[in-house]
This record gives sequence, structure tokens and C-alpha cells, in this order.
Amino acid sequence: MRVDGRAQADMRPVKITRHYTMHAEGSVLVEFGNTKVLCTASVENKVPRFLKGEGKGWITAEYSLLPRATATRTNREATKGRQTGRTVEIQRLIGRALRAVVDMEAIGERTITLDCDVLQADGGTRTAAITGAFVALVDAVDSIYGGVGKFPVEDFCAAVSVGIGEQGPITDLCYAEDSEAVVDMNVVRTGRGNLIEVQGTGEHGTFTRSELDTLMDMAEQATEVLFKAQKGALGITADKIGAVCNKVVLATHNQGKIREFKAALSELGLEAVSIGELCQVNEPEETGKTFMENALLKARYYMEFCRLPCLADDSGLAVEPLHGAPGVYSARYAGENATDEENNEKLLRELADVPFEKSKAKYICALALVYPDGRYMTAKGACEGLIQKEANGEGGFGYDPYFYVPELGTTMADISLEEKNKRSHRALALRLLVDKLRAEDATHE
Ligand SMILES: O=c1nc[nH]c2c1ncn2[C@H]1C[C@H](O)[C@@H](COP(=O)(O)OP(=O)(O)OP(=O)(O)O)O1
Ligand SMILES: [Mg+2]
Repeated sequence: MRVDGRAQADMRPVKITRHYTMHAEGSVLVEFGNTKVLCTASVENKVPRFLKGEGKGWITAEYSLLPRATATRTNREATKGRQTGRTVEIQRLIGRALRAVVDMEAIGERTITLDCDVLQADGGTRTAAITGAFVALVDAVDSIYGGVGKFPVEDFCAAVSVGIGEQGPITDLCYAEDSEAVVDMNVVRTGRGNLIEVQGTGEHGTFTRSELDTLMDMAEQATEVLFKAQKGALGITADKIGAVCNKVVLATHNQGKIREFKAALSELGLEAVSIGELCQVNEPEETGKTFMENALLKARYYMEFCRLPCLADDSGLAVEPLHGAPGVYSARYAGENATDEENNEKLLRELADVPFEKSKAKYICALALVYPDGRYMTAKGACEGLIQKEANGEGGFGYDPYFYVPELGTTMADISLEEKNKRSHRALALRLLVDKLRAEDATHE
């Protein structure tokens, strides 16, 4: 019989409370029975000197006991002016454990610091700290994740103590058990079942190989319980661990745009699916006053439907002698549901008295990428030309047959898709957006 009545292989009740404090990017209170540890994860956009310019990030941890976390008061290390060997050893263990499951390149040149402060100690503070800090880390990483590409946390990580007490092998030792244990062992394990660290010590005696095997089996069983608790706490965020999101949904029904986006994105290693291929959904009303308002409106509208990252494009033609018309009304210049032909006819009519050299025009594109959690990223691109009186070329779409680009000596419709994707307003905006995506700086709403 154990002091708290548990069976030998039982964990104490495990509780993981996310978003425990408000300021840190990740904040978790983890409880293993009476052991309570506050774990916060903080993101900073810098790395230690030895990593500068390497394109990699860093994860580090600090550990501390609050004075009355213990039965008798423990002095603050800050007052003493230095950390004990125990503190240094524990915080290094926490850092090592978490670094093992994170792709350092994928977090970019950032440092994530895990602060593990023990509010109440009743044995197993380091294993509780690792288990809770992992959840805080996932939240911190999610706060900088661009939503597309590899999620930097590749696997789960949890830790448990096991040992040999007077009744034999036991799991998750409380302080009373820990102080009397013959053998004391801490095991850090990944969700896929690999080991990150095993620290086993015969404190008051020795142990056999078969006892070690039993302890490892018990640690495996207990960490499975911990992974379940972490998953429960993380909810749908847990699905991102170890996942790669290469899919972007194109939030448009315009086949010309879809063609251009698919070609451009595949060159960047991203797979684009148009909303029409995913589900049947009507177009939203484009009530925005600017291209960007409309792009955001469309991306959000379609994202609500498919709950995937959605990329929307709002674009159009701004003609100088027409004071910027048709602008945001480009698609419905000749009226609701106007065809490209009808719009082009109206454009030529409006420009009837304007000579070619004076018919300066600009293609404008606003892009918005919106994530299911509300974050978004935007970019704009523009491309200059002149409106010619005769159609030329079979490619492109919309106003392309009349949009003359001086550097090309012909229209946007008279060039290949690859060529258009090198210089168009859409291609320029997309390049900017992908640069931002690589730097992972989505705006929080
Ligand atoms: O590269 C282009 N080459 C030719 N014409 C273009 C281009 N880019 C935009 N345009 C014209 C077509 C359309 O008349 C309007 C876009 O209106 P816009 O509302 O953004 O697109 P849309 O209604 O066709 O599709 P959706 O809203 O589902 O993305 O500007
Ligand atoms: Mg539209």
C-alpha cells in the first residue's frame, strides 16, 4: 500500500490547465497530485550569440522553487545570489527534453524560454515541469506559426519519475516516497515512444537489470497517460504536432486566377486547391471599398466554410484618365455578372476619346491569407501598362487582351502563363506574401 493508497503503477491525478496567466505566449499550470508547477513559454525574436545568422532558433528553460513550495521555507536563489547545482541540472534537463522534439530551423531565429516555477513541491517537480512546459511550448510555437508548412513541434514529450520503494517498483513518486526510495529514476519520452533521457540512480542500494526493465515499462505506461492529458489540454491544437500543412485553399471561383496561383504556388512547394474543388459555396457580396477589404472579406468568408488557410485575391484595373475606374468594380464594370467581353467593351467605350499614349493603367492585386484561428497575412502588388484599342493574344483573362505592357511590347494576353507569373500584379503580391509566410509574421486579430 502506498501512502496515498495508489496502486504501484498509478500516476497521481494529472491536471493541465492552459492559458493560466495572461501575458506569456504559452502558460500552463501542471499538477501531478499535490505537485504544482507554473510553466510559461516566452518568445523573443533573437538567438544566443553562438546561433546568430544560422537560421535556427533556440529553446531554453529556467527552473525555480517558490520559497513555500516546500515544507520548510527555501530561500530564494536570487537572495543568495546564485543557483544551486540542483536547479542548474534540472533546468538543463528541461531544455534538452524540449529541444529534442522541435525543429530548430522551423522556429526561425527566435528564442523560446520556458520558465518553470514550482508553486508546491511534492515530488516529481522536474517531470511535471517537462510535461507542462511542453504544452506551453506548443502554444508559444503556435503563436508564431505561419499556418502553412511544417509545424515546428514534431512530437509530444512528457516525463515521469519511477522508482523502487519498500513495496517494490512504483510510478510517479510523491515526496514521502521519493525521500525513502532505494532507486530513483526520471524518464523523458516522446509521443512516438522513443526515449529522450533516462536518469536512474541507486540512491540507497543497487538494482537489477530486470528491475530496470520493469521500471521502464512502468514509465512507458505512465507517459502514455501524460500524452493523453496533454492532448486533452491542447484540443485541436494537438493535431498540428508533427504535421505539415502544404495546402492552401484558393478563395476564388475565377479560373484565370486559379490557373495562375496553382502554377506559382507549386513552384514554391505549396499545393493549392480551389474552394470549388472542395465544396459548393456561393460567392460573397464584395462590399469593401478597397481591394484589401474585399480580399479579407472573401478569404474570411470561404475560410468559415472549409476551416483551412484561405488565400483570396481582389484585383482589378485602375485607369488614370478614368480617375482610377473601374477599380474595385472591375468585375462588375458593365453591371452585375458582366462577362469579360462586356467589361472590355465598356472600357473601350469610356476611353474612346483618349489616345493610346494617354491611357495609362495599372493592374492592382490585394492578397489576404486567413487562418482558421483568425490570424491573417496580406500583401499587395501592382503592374503598369496602357490600354490598347485592339485585342491581342489568347492567354490570360479579364482585361488582359487590351492591357499593353511596354517592357513586353505586347499585351498580358499575348504571353505565356510563366511569363505573366513573372511580372503580373498577382505574381508580385504573391511573392511578397510568401516572403512574409517564410518569416512567419501573421497578424493577430
Ligand atoms: O490578371 C488579370 N488579368 C486580367 N484581368 C484581371 C486580372 N486581375 C484582375 N483582373 C480583372 C478581372 C476582373 O474583372 C477583376 C477582378 O475582380 P475580382 O472580384 O477580384 O475577381 P472575380 O470576381 O473574377 O473572382 P473572385 O472575386 O471570386 O476572386 O479584375
Ligand atoms: Mg469578385
